[in-house]
Amino acid sequence: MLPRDPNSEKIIDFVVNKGNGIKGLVDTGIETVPELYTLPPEERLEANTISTHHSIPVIDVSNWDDPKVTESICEAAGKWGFFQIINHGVPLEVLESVKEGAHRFFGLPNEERNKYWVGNSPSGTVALKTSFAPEAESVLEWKDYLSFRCSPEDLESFPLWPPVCRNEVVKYLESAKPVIRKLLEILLKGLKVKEMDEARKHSLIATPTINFNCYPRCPNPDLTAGVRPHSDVSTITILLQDDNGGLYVRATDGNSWIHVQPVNGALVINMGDVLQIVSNDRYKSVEHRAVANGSKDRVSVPIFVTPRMDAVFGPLPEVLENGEQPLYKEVVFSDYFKYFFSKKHDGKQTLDFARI
Ligand SMILES: O=C(O)CCC(=O)C(=O)O
Ligand SMILES: [Fe+2]
Repeated sequence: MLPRDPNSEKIIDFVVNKGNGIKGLVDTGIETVPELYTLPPEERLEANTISTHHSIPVIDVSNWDDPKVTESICEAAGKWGFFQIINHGVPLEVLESVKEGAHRFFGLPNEERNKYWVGNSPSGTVALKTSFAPEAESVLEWKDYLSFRCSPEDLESFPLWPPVCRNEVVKYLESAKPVIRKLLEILLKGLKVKEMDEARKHSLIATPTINFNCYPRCPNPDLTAGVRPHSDVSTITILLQDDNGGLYVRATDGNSWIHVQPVNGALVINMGDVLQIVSNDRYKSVEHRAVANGSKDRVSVPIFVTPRMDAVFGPLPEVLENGEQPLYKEVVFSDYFKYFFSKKHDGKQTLDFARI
């Protein structure tokens, strides 16, 4: 643990060690941002770095197989690393219910939420945590999250998941699965990967994890990080955000940030590090960050689609067929994942773990 002043130590004890989370701290009625959550000025999101003339594409996928649709998806994946999809087939009521489920969970009394705190939780497949890597961060992120591991064998522990939201999670997972498969299929086709057997394809998306992110109302969001700039370690991430906004994506100029405007019924899709690696940089896993809201709790529900922990991945042989040099070595996903969580969010630096 990093050395901290006595007040920060007290907050760490309440928020992290006692498992009340930042939500528990906000519910005590704090009216200023504690030092433990105050970013140094150079890490804050400055208004003059927010791009006003770019937005990430919104793609209507009502006809997935239309070549214009598949082209737009692959182009956005290579240029922005992010896009939104509408008319994707996940019913609006499923999206609304899962967000309501997240609000219901975080609206529970502290002692009820605490039953799922990492270490207390009745199952290893569900865990409530705070910030990102509190032991490695001198300033914490203004966020708690409840994480559900959702591979088929994990669903056996469904009876141990929080009753206020477990049905909603499973329903959302089931409705999102065809979207995940379709996206991967299109993205692999865009790499001109022929003849990839189902088992290899499936291995890239074998383990979905659904998170309920909660960014409680913050007295001064400009001083804090909801989530610091980072890229995801997933193959792809499917993110449902609410209508508060607050998600920013690094623009292609590398300096400014693009706000991802909430679109009713849309899902935000982003490429993760695994896809950047297997595509040998054709697709970009782009940095993004999130900011809390000054008046309301913000929730978002990402599905991180990842390989299995024991899977080995590297640039696909099909991508290197024409003599292209691999930019990354092969790594075991569990090693990559452990490295990601061993440090604070630090932009795209996790990729260096695999870079040649
Ligand atoms: O809450 C958001 O909009 C983004 C969250 C995110 O980037 C993450 O959980 O990895
Ligand atoms: Fe992320």
